[in-house]
Amino acid sequence: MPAKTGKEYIEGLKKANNNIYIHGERVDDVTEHPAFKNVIKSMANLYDLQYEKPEKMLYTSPTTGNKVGMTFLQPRTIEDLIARREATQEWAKTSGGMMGRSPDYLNAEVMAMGVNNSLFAEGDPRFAENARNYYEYARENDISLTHTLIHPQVNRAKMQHQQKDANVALHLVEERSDGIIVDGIRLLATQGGITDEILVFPSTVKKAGELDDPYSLAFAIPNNTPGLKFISRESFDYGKNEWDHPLGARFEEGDAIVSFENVFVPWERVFVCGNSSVCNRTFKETNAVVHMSHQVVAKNIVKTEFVLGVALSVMDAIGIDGFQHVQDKGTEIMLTLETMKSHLYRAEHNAKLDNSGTMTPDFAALDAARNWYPRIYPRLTEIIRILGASGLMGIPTEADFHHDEIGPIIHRGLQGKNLEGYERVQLFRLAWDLTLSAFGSRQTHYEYYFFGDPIRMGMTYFENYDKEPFRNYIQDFLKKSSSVKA
Ligand SMILES: Cc1cc2nc3c(=O)[nH]c(=O)nc-3n(C[C@H](O)[C@H](O)[C@H](O)COP(=O)(O)OP(=O)(O)OC[C@H]3O[C@@H](n4cnc5c(N)ncnc54)[C@H](O)[C@@H]3O)c2cc1C
Repeated sequence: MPAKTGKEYIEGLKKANNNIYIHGERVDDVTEHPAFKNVIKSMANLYDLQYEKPEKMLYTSPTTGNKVGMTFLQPRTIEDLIARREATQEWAKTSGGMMGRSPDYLNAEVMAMGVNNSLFAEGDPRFAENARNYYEYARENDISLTHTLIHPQVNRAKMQHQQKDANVALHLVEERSDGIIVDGIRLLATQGGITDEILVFPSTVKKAGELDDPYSLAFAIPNNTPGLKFISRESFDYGKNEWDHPLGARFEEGDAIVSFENVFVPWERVFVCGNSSVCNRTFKETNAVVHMSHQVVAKNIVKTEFVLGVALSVMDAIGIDGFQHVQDKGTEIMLTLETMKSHLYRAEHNAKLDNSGTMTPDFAALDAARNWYPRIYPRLTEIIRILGASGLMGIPTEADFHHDEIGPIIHRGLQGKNLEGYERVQLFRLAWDLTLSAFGSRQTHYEYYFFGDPIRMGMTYFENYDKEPFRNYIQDFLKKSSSVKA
């Protein structure tokens, strides 16, 4: 099957009738439900874009000859890497990078694990084959994916097997001749239920020991598998129009708790079964972390461009762009953008072929970027808040502007340097939705925790960094200093 259209994506969701719960109810038709229908439309637009820009968004499948999604491409050259990244950025531009789980993120994971599958054979030779087949299946059917990595937040001071109720977290119940039975809870599936399938994988950051083998699983199943439930948090799409909520009314992806009640997973969909050692090495040894980071850095460049555009527009709107500290804050965003672009350039231009013949970006550059962006993104949104000040609260709705009595008052009263009130408030509502609304606050939280807990990621980064050359440099420098004794 060639790449999906938006219509096919929506029809697929209708037919699947995934088990989704929100606001105390089971969702009948997710594509019509107010909490999901707008983001589903935005996802559909992404799929349609594949056909609006086929030269950028599609390529010829090596197995079927069909036109499939570029974001599934196994890159073999630097040009391939760049082409795949440009497709990511094309998608990201449609939302200003606000759709963190556009399909390209997990397409990169599935591709990397599919082509670098030998690690999975340590558990069972079939598992390596499964990973390869799953990549082809996902690519040829343009499967949309959600994923879940994290055990429930019960007691983080203990391992899973030490928890007071050790069966809360997703665990292996039984191995059968045809597959496995799993049961328990996983967190936190962004776009849970509004995609075709779910990937269950281990966390990169939270390593497990052998006693946690029953929790060490990796598999992929359709989201309508019996026993699978998505329990979504309350929606931040309040059903307002796009003028009032320019981001929340379009790109609210939702986050869901995933419940598995004695769910059957056929063997052909299992990649890791009760093996903490393989789980701990999965992202690194398959290079999935590298290809996913490449997608993330590319997406975050677009996101930073969007933030910069909003900041500059706010400055212009209220005539603050001449003030020194305001310019300096603009510079902070510009430096972030340029630094991210440099990381990306280095990652792509220092890329090398791995053992599977996949052109693999330079991870040192991407690792620095993925550790740094979660720390800097909260500052970027803080800058918008500082610049916008009361303007981020003086934001009547579009309906207020159309009111006979108050419309003319606010149109005049809320004018900007060169903007009428209506235009200025539209801009400031965007700045508010980017930073302060429930949607905007979640974006900041999302970026902070994107790849895991930044504190523990930072500790790992420090541990793995090759520090010796720098210590030696200083030792040599000190040795060469002249002594007063001499
Ligand atoms: C908006 C949003 C969307 C998300 N979407 C997804 C998704 O689609 N799929 C998915 O799988 N996950 C998703 N996540 C989960 C994300 O991967 C985790 O939030 C992240 O890995 C951190 O884990 P945690 O939330 O369990 O935090 P915890 O590990 O519970 O940490 C909580 C706090 O305790 C501290 N802490 C805990 N343990 C230790 C320790 N051992 N040493 C030192 N400090 C510690 C942490 O530093 C942190 O401050 C999402 C999270 C958010 C916020």
